[in-house]
Amino acid sequence: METIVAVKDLTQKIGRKTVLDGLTLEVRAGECLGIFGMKGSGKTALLHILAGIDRFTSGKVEVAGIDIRRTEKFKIYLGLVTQERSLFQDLNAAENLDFIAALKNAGRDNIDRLIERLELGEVLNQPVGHMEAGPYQRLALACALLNNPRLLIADELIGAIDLYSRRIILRELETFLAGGGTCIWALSNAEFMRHVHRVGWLEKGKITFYPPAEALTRWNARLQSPAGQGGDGDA
Ligand SMILES: Nc1ncnc2c1ncn2[C@@H]1O[C@H](COP(=O)(O)OP(=O)(O)OP(=O)(O)O)[C@@H](O)[C@H]1O
Repeated sequence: METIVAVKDLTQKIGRKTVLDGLTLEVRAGECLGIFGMKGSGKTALLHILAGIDRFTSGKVEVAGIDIRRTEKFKIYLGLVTQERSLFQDLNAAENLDFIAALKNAGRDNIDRLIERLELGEVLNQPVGHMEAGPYQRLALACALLNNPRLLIADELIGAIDLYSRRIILRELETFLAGGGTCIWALSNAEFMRHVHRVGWLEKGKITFYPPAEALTRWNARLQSPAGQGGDGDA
């Protein structure tokens, strides 16, 4: 399978702190990589670099074979779901879809397909600022997929949302991956590790890869150790 993301020796310093310390990773077409780590471990920092939002201190990052420091053209292959609510809060759901579709050069058929698949028909007239978390996340994913991206970057895709929305989002993610899409998903809830193919565990600036079952076992063992923290699966 084609390599969609290739990161080599990536270092990110913010102020005096080394947030990412020489990360190397590859993600292939059809793969979903979960990025797991405690609060402040650098999940968002990594995702923002991959999405071309933040610059980085050193290293090399390629997305779809494009060196992201050379050109912004890789962004046409991206879909992004951010951790914070970053759709247009004063527009309703339909207006967000229409406007973002225009920016992404996506056609009406794509909008209609995503409304149907993410079951957004009943919330189209709702102002985004007043939407429940579940429908909001479904809308955010629909907007991210409007351009048929090759790489979906998602920060906390299904945390703290209703189970119905969670199921719809996971179903859509499965379809996306089965069609050759690639996903990098930042998780702070270990419970969601079972939905990814591989876990990249960020800690002290380094990344270690585990099969999901092993990452979960390690996390549970840590919770049970005297120095363990949390207790509900959240890092
Ligand atoms: N603008 C900034 N100025 C200073 N430090 C920052 C800034 N942005 C991020 N950091 C620091 O970088 C580190 C990584 O933050 P990041 O948000 O990537 O972590 P995270 O794993 O996504 O955390 P969370 O689970 O809380 O979202 C943290 O120690 C944070 O304090």
